[in-house]
Amino acid sequence: MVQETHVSAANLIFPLFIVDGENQKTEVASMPGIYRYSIDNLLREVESCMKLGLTSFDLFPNIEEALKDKLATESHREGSLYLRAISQVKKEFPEACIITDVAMDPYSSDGHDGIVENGEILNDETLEVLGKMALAHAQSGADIIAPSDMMDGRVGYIRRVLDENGFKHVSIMSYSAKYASAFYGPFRDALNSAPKFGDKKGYQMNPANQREALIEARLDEAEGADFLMVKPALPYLDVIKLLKDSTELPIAAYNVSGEYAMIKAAIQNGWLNEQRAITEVLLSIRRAGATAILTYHAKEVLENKWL
Ligand SMILES: NCC(=O)CCC(=O)O
Ligand SMILES: [Mg+2]
Repeated sequence: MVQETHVSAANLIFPLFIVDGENQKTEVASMPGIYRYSIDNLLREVESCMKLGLTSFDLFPNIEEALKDKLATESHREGSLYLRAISQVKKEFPEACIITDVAMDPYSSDGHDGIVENGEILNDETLEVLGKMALAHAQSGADIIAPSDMMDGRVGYIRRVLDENGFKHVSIMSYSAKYASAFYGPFRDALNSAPKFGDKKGYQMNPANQREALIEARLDEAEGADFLMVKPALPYLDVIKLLKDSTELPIAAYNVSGEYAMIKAAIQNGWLNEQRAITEVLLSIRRAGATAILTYHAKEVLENKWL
């Protein structure tokens, strides 16, 4: 009766990794229990999640090195793995909510989220690529576009491209406060998408900064974002709370790969109680103010009836 916070299936978004081929299901070494699926197996995985009441998915592609280039052209090529995955999932499960990732890094031969020239990221030139990518996702059936690149001005640019092409109903979940974090390591293993040089500090946020998140959030809101995201989640619960208190937009939080790996490693060593640790993590993110949680724990908490 007096419990203030709850987590339910409706709050959860399950990130899923996609790989080319048939009948593929390969575990990510640093993320026990998380797999890369070929499209046929992806459909079966989505089906088993839907049966558990888990209906929102964020898709990420593992792209062969040979298909990567400086302009990430594979990111908007008709017939690409990612676009086929979106349209096949939507065709078989129209009631699923498909969130798509907009950023160049999985397709970039530089492993960066933007176009690189002489070791620098070209912010404004990158927007054009992001616009093409977002449009291709919407045309394939995406419900929510999630730009994770952190280029300045991309929310407004993508909103304009979507509106001009008849996709006014497609929402934008903006990675507003995405920190240059050590906790993305296992995700980059999953996608083989680590930067080939340097780091992402030129466009992602400094972990030391809290107030700057407000600037990022206000810009994204003014540019037309429908959700604001904070990423990672656990080391930034203060930022989730801050944004929650300063906007009426729904707040999403990404409980990232490194947070998942940390918990799983401790559980495998018998150092933490699995059910208690995982539910406490999710509850803390909800308590801080996130309405949506992107988490690799989404399926297991429902399968095991831990919520
Ligand atoms: N756009 C997604 C990421 O950059 C990383 C997520 C994670 O580490 O789980
Ligand atoms: Mg920004």
